[in-house]
Amino acid sequence: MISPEQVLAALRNVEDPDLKKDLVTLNMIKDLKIADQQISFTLELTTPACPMKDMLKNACLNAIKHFVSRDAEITINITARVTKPMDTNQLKDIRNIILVSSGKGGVGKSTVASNLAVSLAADGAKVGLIDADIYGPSVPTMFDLVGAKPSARETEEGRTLILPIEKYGIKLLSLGFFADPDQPVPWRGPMASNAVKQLFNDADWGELDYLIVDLPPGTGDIHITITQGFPITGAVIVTTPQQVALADTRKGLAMFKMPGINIPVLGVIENMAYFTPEELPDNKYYLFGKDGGKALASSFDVPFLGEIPIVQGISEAGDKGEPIALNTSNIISAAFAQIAGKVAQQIAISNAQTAKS
Ligand SMILES: Nc1ncnc2c1ncn2[C@@H]1O[C@H](COP(=O)(O)OP(=O)(O)OP(=O)(O)O)[C@@H](O)[C@H]1O
Repeated sequence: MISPEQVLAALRNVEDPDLKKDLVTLNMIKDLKIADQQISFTLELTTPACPMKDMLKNACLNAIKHFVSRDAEITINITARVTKPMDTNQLKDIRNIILVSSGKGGVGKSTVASNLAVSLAADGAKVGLIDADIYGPSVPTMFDLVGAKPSARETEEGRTLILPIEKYGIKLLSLGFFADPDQPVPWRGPMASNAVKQLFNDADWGELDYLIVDLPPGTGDIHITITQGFPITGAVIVTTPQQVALADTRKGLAMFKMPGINIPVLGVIENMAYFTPEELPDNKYYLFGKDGGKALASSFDVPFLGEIPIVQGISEAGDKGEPIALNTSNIISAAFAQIAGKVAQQIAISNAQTAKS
């Protein structure tokens, strides 16, 4: 007769390589049931986008076969419960707020933010996206929602809440939904800061695993408003390989590390890293130099999350209002999915570290 203690003892040999503890200690094994040689349990991961899902499942199977019984019939259900960096009453139903930031404009920050949102949602996470780019909100275009206006609802306490617009399984709010698209710089100074705060505080987000925030480029008032005003899990930095972009990215990255701000940098993504013709994906032309983003990440001792090439389909998909990651048969979509997995992984690591400190 196999006992639960035997199975748990076997699973104590399986370590989560990121969190550096075994799965039993991490409380990831749930609903263990045993009937003769049949063993079933749920493996509760820290994110549905976990890149190590299969590896951990196989390690569990092997550990039970090795330490308990070769003949056991093992069923493992995989679920996820996304962790939070801290328990606060502020925005308590939003588990993680992730800032997507860039030193310079036009490097593809909104493209990356939108495709990350799509990839995380495709893995089964509950995702929201705030477009806080006061200079040129692009989420309405990228999600084919130009001219859309969110509705509102009244709470029992008499508060009015904005209802995010849901598209492709993502809850969306953009400053662009509240401005005239033909106005050149619709939001300025305190008005912009107040509008951005409202997108967080006065919206009916419901429960979210990840709220991704597309920031304006550079370091300005909006950055201060958001970093000081809300419990932020971490920031993802987008750069391109050109020296001018990398120089500005350094400043952007340094801002998050400043003592008064001190937001974990989850990593650097290099967009437009190389040119590749869609019909010849193995041909890579590093037009603006190679590995600049990687070198930048290593000089700040933050993770490098991956590179995205310049591909015509990315901008075409964005302009059409259907982020390229929606088309899962595409290799670019696979690249975004891989980066999204790494972002989710870094969030879990960062949250585990915050919980410890
Ligand atoms: N990897 C890529 N390959 C091809 N085109 C891209 C790629 N990344 C972004 N683009 C295109 O480059 C343009 C700028 O991208 P995007 O709007 O995402 O940049 P941004 O950094 O958010 O800009 P802004 O500073 O205006 O907010 C868009 O037309 C987008 O479709």
